[in-house]
Amino acid sequence: MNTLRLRTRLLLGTIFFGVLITVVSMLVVSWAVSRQYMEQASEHSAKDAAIINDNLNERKSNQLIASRQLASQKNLGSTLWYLSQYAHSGENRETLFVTYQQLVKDTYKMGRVAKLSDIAIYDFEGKLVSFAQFDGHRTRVGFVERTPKVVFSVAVLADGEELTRNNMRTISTVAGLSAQLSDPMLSYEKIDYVINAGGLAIRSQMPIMGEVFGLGAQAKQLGWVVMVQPLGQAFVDHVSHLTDTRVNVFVGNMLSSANLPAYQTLSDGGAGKVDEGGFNEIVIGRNSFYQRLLPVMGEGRRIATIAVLSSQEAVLKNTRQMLEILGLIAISSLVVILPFAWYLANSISRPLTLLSRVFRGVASGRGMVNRELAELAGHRGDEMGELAESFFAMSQAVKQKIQQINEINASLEDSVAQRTRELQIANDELTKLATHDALTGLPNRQLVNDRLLQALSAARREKTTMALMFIDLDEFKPVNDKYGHAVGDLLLKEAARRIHECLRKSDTVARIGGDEFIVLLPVIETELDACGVAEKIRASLNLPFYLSGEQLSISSSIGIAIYPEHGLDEHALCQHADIAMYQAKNSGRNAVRIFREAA
Ligand SMILES: Nc1nc2c(ncn2[C@@H]2O[C@H](COP(=O)(O)OP(=O)(O)OP(=O)(O)O)[C@@H](O)[C@H]2O)c(=O)[nH]1
Repeated sequence: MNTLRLRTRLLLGTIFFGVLITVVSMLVVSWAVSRQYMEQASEHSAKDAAIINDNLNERKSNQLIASRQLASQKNLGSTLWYLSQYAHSGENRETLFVTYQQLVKDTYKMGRVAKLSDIAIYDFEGKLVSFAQFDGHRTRVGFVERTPKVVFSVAVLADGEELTRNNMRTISTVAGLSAQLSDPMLSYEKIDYVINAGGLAIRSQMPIMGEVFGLGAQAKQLGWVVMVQPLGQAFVDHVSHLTDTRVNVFVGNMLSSANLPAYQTLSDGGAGKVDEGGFNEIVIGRNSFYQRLLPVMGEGRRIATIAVLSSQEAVLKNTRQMLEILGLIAISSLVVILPFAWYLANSISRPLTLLSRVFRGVASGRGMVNRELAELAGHRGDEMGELAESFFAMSQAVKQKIQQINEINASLEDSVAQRTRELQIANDELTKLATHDALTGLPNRQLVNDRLLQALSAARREKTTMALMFIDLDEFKPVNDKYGHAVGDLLLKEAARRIHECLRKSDTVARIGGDEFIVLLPVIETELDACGVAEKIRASLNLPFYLSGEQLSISSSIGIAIYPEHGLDEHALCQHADIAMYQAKNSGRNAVRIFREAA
């Protein structure tokens, strides 16, 4: 069973839908905003990629220019020719050293200008002649001493330090440099991305052409200039600054230089992400980024990847702000909507509660019409008002009907009571008629029989003695004949009264027909008591009657039967009392006889 009140449900429903709409709109807005920002970020990162590509192309182009400048430098070809001719002879050591010194100076100067890591000069056979390696503020420079066993003369120079015999020493190998070019027969310039010392770099190889003294004016390839420009941390910092992003360079799947080393701490070390390519979102640590990957091709294959990361912080901040604004709008809306919802819920539930109270009142019979209900019906013009009005009208009609029914009920009850009373009287009369004699008003035979039975059962139970008398008036017929039937009636009535007066209240006298009476004495001590009563009756009836101006005299014959002596049941008692009465008649009338068994 739903136990929530209608008002609570309306309020909860409003709050639920308010919150639902807010949450859905926040989700939709944040999705739309992040999508829009992602598109913008994709466009930005495409531009960033273009800036990085431009920077790389510019670096390549500058390196080529620098290579050409060095390769075409005056005397470089002659120097190389000279060195090739005399280096092995061991002659003119001092002149050779000065020549090398000059070559190294030129190389050193160019290398510093072009921000290279390595510059090497090779002769026309592809053999290393001199080199410069730049590492921060220190520079390692040197040349090959062409003794039968190849050794290098090397100096490590601080900024601005001159190359002299004193600061040089000889070593057998130089790290990061190959003493022999792999393809010395090529005669054209070449520039490409390479992996150098574990990092990405641009490597250029430029032929050195020159006219050699004594060989005529024909130009000849005399050697090579090989330059290596590292695309390391300096490059990463530079393009990061240019694009205002975090640029990271992967060689294969390993981070070689980065503006966000945390990149490498991804579970796949960034490798999986690097392989995906294109543009996507990535989470590093607790920060989210947009990522664009640029493949770097070298010698026809992908040798490195440049990853450009732009932070989503601004996007997230803007989205958060947007959501905060939306949240504020939602809360304000709820603040406005809630009182309205409260009002709406009340305007629906209050009349319903009122109606329900009135209905309950009607059902329990406490009252019919409520003052508030009448007010509601009068003041509200909406459906609730109509409902209240209809109920008001209905309750009025019901009230009238109930009044009518109550009145009808009351009158019905009156008539029923009246009829019941009349019926009772009629019943009483009927009963009396059925059990009494119409002329004298004495009990009739039927009633005296009943009393006889009751008296017998009481006598049996109590073991007492009772008497039954049969009384017959003597010579009554002549009275009728002489004075008329009406006088006879009067005499019968007077005789009945006199017999009745001779008895106690507990005794019964009944007229059983004509001039015959029965007297029942339910409790006597001895038969003498009965004889006494009989004598009293006989004497009373002997007294003269004054009827209709006439004086009449009459007598009676009385027979007595005693229980239990003369009979144990009503039949025996009646029969024996009758016999005794006839004995009295037969003895000459006006006598009392108690039943005696015939001898
Ligand atoms: N007036 C009047 N007479 C009645 C009534 N009922 C019976 N009688 C008469 O009462 C008389 C009874 O007569 P009986 O008892 O036979 O004779 P009796 O004259 O009394 O003679 P014994 O009884 O032998 O002394 C009859 O004449 C009946 O007609 C009655 O209600 N009113």
